[in-house]
Amino acid sequence: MYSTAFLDLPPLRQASGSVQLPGSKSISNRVLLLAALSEGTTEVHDLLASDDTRVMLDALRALGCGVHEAGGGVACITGLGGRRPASPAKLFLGNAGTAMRPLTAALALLGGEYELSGIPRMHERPIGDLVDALRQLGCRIDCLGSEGYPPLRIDHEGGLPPLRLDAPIRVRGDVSSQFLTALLLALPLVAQEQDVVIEVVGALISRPYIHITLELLARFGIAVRHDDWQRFVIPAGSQYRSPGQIHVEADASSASYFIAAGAMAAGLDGQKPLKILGVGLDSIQGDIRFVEAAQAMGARVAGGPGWLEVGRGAWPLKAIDLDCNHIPDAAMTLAVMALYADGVTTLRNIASWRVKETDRIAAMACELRKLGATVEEGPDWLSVAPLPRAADWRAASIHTYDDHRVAMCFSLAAFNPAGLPVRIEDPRCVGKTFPDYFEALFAVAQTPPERIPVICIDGPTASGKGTVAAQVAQQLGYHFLDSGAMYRTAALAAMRAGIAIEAQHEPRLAELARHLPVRFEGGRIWLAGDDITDAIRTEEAGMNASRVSALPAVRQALVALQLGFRRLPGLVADGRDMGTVIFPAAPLKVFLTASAAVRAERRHKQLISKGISATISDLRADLEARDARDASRSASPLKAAEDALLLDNSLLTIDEAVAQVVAWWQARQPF
Ligand SMILES: O=C(O)C1=C[C@@H](OP(=O)(O)O)[C@@H](O)[C@H](O)C1
Ligand SMILES: C=C(OP(=O)(O)O)C(=O)O
Repeated sequence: MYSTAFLDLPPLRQASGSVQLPGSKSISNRVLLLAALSEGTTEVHDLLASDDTRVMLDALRALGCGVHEAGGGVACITGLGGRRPASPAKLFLGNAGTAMRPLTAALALLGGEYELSGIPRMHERPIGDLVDALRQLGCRIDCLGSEGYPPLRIDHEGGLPPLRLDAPIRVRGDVSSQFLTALLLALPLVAQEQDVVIEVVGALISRPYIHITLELLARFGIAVRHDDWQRFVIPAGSQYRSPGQIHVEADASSASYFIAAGAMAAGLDGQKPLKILGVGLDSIQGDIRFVEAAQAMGARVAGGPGWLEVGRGAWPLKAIDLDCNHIPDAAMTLAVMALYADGVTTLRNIASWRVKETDRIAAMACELRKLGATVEEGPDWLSVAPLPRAADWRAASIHTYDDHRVAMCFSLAAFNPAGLPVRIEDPRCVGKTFPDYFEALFAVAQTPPERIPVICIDGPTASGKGTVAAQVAQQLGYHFLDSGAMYRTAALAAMRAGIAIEAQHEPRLAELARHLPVRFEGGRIWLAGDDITDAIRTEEAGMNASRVSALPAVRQALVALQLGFRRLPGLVADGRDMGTVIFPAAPLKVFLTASAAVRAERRHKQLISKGISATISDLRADLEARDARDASRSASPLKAAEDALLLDNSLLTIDEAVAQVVAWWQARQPF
């Protein structure tokens, strides 16, 4: 997951390969609650791990359910099975509608004393229709802030009050279907003696989500009947029965970003279509019907149980005019696809967008306009006119409003024909439903290497370049290459593979170097699964490194390996010849220096902290001698690239040096 302040997406060209999607949020949280209300243990497979499921799991724990996260996407939930939940309890539910609404109903029907709250936006998301329905029944619920909104207090300290179950429970369905879902999931708790009837007042929006609710209730032994989605009957004698094991299918709304990417950029030049795994045409999720919308726009889609394959069909895409009430979440993706269409696309019947993670109609309109599109909006519709020419596209910094879907769907603007990058602010917000969204995108998106930014930080020994480069990489969410460590790592790998570092083994050593599984992560260096940070810093490793680097075929292989670090979304490379030899066309090159006195002092501190004794004056003499040797040697002498910016950090803290490099980088961005 990217937790950077922003994430810059380079212009993308194609999409290919396959992507395995994480579990459905809607299914995960329903299954967790149903398991919590059942007797015995339910083993949930492929559960979504995200902010929304985290708050649900934490709430269930606080309520006294057994929650065992077994790893590998498996959670074992031991339900209450008729026991009263732990009370009093304060539950923090973030911004998860699928936790707040159903838990409100369930706890109101279980008895006890609870406070349910969330992030500030959750306190602006309506829940009044559900609270009204529960109050009708006799439940005591107070809104602690504004009437009709969380935070809520359920006050059944003295036990459940007598409930009025003989009359139908009326609930409005035109603001959110989650109110009806909440009642459907919870009312079987009190349907022992008689049928419980729910009547929907007014139109029911987002109806396919009720289908998911009914499907999952059925798997937990509760067969709800309904008349045309207006009147629902929970039969007397209903009892939650755990299926023992249950599998969560992948999220169909999350699939929409990849279906769109496929429709725009997959299957070109004879390549295979993009494969999407975990959700297929047999899905119980309504958002699978996004496939039909994408097809209407020209996408070629094939699919079966648990998989989809998508490629570009019509290009430009075809504009559509669509009632999107049945796919409220995935429809946001259509608004960005509209940028690539042949006319004005209008999305209708989407009033609920205004009360979700943010006012999504306003947010989409504002951000699409930043890209250059002409957008009109109404109370419950949005229309987007594409950009007439590639030159009309603008590079934009997309504000994401703490809305995962805004972040995810605007990543698709990086496929723009103008070759412009797109900045996504606060990329961490995707954690609500798809924490590794950008990693998944980068795994299937392709672009020519020269479009992937590289920042080179070269400099003499002990100038602090490794530390600065690693932190710049971290701030930008870029990959990091410590090229100096490459030779040491190659030598270590050779030793471990039992290959002597001798000219006669040069081809084998080069082969090994070419496929060296080295990674730089969290300030450590990894060789496959081994942390080799310290192992490559020994005297012996240094000597072996110098022997291995004398072999031309190994050097060549390592150049290829270093070039291979230029991966989406970008790279920060430190060393001695990054800007001069390896990435001569890098868009930012920094030559980082510090006075010999300062460098000697830093090295001294480093050694002392490792328990190695040394004197500053000896270290300084060594450094100066090495500088002179490095600068004067004929083969790639250490020197700044002509277009490098010089940064003397003798008097700077690490943070200041990092801030300077990031400031130079920012100054070169079009945002
Ligand atoms: O029941 C559900 O799982 C959901 C219902 C929909 O909300 P509304 O019914 O409020 O439209 C949807 O937007 C949300 O992401 C999940
Ligand atoms: C509306 C959404 O979330 P929630 O489940 O919080 O309503 C969403 O995921 O787009």
